[in-house]
Amino acid sequence: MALPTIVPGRTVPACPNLSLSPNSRRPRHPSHSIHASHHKFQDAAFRQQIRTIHQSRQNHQQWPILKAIVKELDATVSDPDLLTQEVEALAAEVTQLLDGANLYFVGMMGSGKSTVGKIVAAALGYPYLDIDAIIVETAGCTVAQIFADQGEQAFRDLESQVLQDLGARKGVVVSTGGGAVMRDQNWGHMSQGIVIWLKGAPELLTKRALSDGTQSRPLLSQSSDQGDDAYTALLAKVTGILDKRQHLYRQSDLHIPLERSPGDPSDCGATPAAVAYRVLKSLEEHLKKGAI
Ligand SMILES: Nc1ncnc2c1ncn2[C@@H]1O[C@H](COP(=O)(O)OP(=O)(O)OP(=O)(O)O)[C@@H](O)[C@H]1O
Ligand SMILES: O=C(O)C1=C[C@@H](O)[C@@H](O)[C@H](O)C1
Repeated sequence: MALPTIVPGRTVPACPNLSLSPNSRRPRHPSHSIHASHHKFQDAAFRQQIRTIHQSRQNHQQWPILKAIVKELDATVSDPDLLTQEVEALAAEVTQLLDGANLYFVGMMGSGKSTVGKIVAAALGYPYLDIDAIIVETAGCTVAQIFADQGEQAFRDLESQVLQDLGARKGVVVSTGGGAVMRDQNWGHMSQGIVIWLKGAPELLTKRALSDGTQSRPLLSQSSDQGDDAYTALLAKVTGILDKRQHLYRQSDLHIPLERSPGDPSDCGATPAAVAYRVLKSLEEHLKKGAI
């Protein structure tokens, strides 16, 4: 069977859920070390919404998603040190004030949107949703593959569609992709809830990206330098991207610093629990001001 065309002149590569074959199999995303919760599959309306991804696409032909599966990650935090008593106590109060508003985490790659988002979700008792993970599940291939095969704009279209669809949910914590702030239409959805910027210095973000490896982050992965040069090259990239986006991240409702000791170049950042606490504290203040 001929593979469907997505972008004129290009064919769908090895993305199983983008294939027309009814036998396509969806690979597991390697980073999914926590279990999916299954009640999401019963949410027919939401599932239907996700199925409509791409139907409004204007510039591309249909992107036939046969298995549009939403990944709602189990927000169980396995490390007891992450969900401290202080975090839980504060969260109990914030839950009342939130009254079902959605929380959207934004920030650069490596700022901890997933790590901190899961802790905050678990503390609040909210479902946790990760836009990148939803896209990976839906497309059946990695973000890096989508960038390589379809191009960044196709990825951005998916990202916008997923954000739009998530807007129908209430009382969820969403970690967005690092570039979600670049489209006005995404802000239209996110600003219905509370947007939280995890704000880290380029040096801190670069250290994390180096330690994670950059293969899964296509905007950072082209560097072939090694050792000190790898750090310098990556720092330049991270700084360049942050410079372009800073004014957008700044539009967020809350700005949460990630540093443990600001100004110290060897700073490895505050712990995830400490950042989660800062988020909740800042949320409490924001909500008590009657900001929502
Ligand atoms: N507060 C923290 N202290 C130390 N390490 C952290 C902290 N938060 C996150 N990390 C680590 O930094 C890396 C990036 O974190 P995470 O994947 O949560 O970031 P992200 O913002 O979701 O990134 P991306 O947008 O690229 O998916 C991971 O290795 C994670 O374990
Ligand atoms: O900062 C970005 O533009 C991106 C961040 C990741 O979360 C992914 O959404 C993708 O790699 C793009």
